[in-house]
Amino acid sequence: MKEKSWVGILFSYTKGSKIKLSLSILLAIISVFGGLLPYLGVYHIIIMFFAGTQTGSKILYWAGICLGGYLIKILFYGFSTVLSHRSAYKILENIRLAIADKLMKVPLGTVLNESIGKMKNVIVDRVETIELPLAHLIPEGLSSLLLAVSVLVYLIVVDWRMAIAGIISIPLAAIPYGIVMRTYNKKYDDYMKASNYVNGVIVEYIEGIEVIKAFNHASISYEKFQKAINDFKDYTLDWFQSTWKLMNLGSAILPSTLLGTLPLGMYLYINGLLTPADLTISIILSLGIVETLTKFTVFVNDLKSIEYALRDADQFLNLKELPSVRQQVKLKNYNIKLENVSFSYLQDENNKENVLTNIDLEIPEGSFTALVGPSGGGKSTIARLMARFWDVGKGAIKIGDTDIRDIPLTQLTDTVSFVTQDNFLFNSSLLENIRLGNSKASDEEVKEAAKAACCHEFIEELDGGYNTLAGEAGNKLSGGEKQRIAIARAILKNAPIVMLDEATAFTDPENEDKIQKSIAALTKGKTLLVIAHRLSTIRNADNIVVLNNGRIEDTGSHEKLLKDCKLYRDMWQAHIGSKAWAANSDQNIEGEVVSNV
Ligand SMILES: Nc1ncnc2c1ncn2[C@@H]1O[C@H](COP(=O)(O)OP(=O)(O)OP(=O)(O)O)[C@@H](O)[C@H]1O
Repeated sequence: MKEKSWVGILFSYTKGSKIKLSLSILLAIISVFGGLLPYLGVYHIIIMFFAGTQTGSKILYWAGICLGGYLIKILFYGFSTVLSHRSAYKILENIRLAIADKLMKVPLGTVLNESIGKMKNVIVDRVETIELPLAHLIPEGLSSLLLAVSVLVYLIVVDWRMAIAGIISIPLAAIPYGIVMRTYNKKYDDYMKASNYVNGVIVEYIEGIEVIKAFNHASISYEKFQKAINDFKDYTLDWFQSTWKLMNLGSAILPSTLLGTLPLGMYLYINGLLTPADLTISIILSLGIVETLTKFTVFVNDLKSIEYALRDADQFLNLKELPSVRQQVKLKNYNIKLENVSFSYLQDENNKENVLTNIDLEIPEGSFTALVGPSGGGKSTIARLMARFWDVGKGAIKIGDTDIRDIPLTQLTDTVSFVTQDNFLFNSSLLENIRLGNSKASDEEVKEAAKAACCHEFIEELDGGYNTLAGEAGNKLSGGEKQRIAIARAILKNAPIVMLDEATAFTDPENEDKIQKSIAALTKGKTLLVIAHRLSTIRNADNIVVLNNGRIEDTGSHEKLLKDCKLYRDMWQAHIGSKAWAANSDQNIEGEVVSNV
């Protein structure tokens, strides 16, 4: 497929800023023409002096033109800059929103496979690098280029020979610049890779700091961190050292326009081929060309950084979306059916290992189904497929006889609540964190949900109560309390289907009791699927599904499975054993038996 040009990518995100952007360009052009007026004024004043026709009023008139032109240049340039900054920020906003929107539409696996460092680097830092160069490129870059061309045309009109002499330094300067530019793309590419790598290492270092400290790996991790930063510094310095001589040579040659215009101008003047007025204005104009062109060379680097930022952003913007329909569907009921479902996380046709194979399962509306089985058997994968974090590889998942691929993603999200073990809290108040379940809920409704999820008491005990920021509260909340907040969110959402990845970590009896109460409040009258890690919590399930190696080994009630399914029986024995062990430990410690098997 033909690669999209970066200018094309840029313009596809100008929605809402097209008028401002066009106006900014128009104002920049007017500013350029304003900038030409002083040259015209000076030209006429010189001619008048040489011809001896100067009068006070004529001089004042042309001086007024010079001043007016200069004011136009400054004012219109200012307006153009304001508009170009606004347009640039709007473009940034559009790109960031488009990436965020895209991340919601691609399979979760695609997002999880990207490093957080890279995503943060692209969405925050790389996109930000577009703003300043873009905002300045429009008025400054455009006007520099236009002014140089206009002055050249003007100079050709005055004397074409002087025009050639005036730009002779450009091809000469192009030689050293050209040598640098030959390797520029490759160097810039390597520079960006090194920059992305450093970003990734920094984010990894900060994210993993808890593990680094816990395992006393501070020095090893710090060395990796330090090495990445040093390598990046060395690379940047090497690149600078390999180019600065040629770049400086180019920068020295480019403005040396007098080397051409002065001897030629003198020669033409002495031979009567150029008037003194034309000689003077030609020299002024030729200095004007190189000055503006020198300004433009600064933008070459800026253009490159815009190009790379857009290409990076475009990688995310081109991620393949989960196909989705828009039209809401009327679901007959909330029965869930998995029909011959197979799935692999690997998309490579030649390297596909099924995580789920030929799964047939029915979960009637209002029933309580539990998924149990050895670790890695595919329990969480089934739940993720039902929430459509990924699409099934083969077969279909249906809700109320409708394939979930034919239900709009937003409707599916409203229909299914998925409470995972990873209870992410946003750094807003706890009130707002719970309100995520239903943005329209009143404060009272949020508190009711919190009460039902057994969170109300501990939230009230926090200094800021419900207004405590989750970031501040985060350190004070236990894992079980965080899970109850997530359950409160789901209670507020009130979706007819609830999937719950039961927490393994928070097994102290008091917490377990509260979590069970909150789950009971969440799941009343709902179609419930629990990924169970502790069999005691699901022995009353209507149907228990034993998953092993991605296949259904058996299904049925607790009693039936104890009788018919060896794997389940073994798991139950192991579970009772561990409970007895825990009870004995408690007995040893506290002198009483705690048994809630
Ligand atoms: N994002 C992923 N990419 C690739 N493979 C994955 C991914 N998530 C899970 N797997 C693999 O899929 C298989 C099933 O994982 P899954 O999490 O569904 O099992 P599980 O029964 O829920 O396990 P556990 O009880 O330990 O949570 C495992 O072999 C796991 O390594």
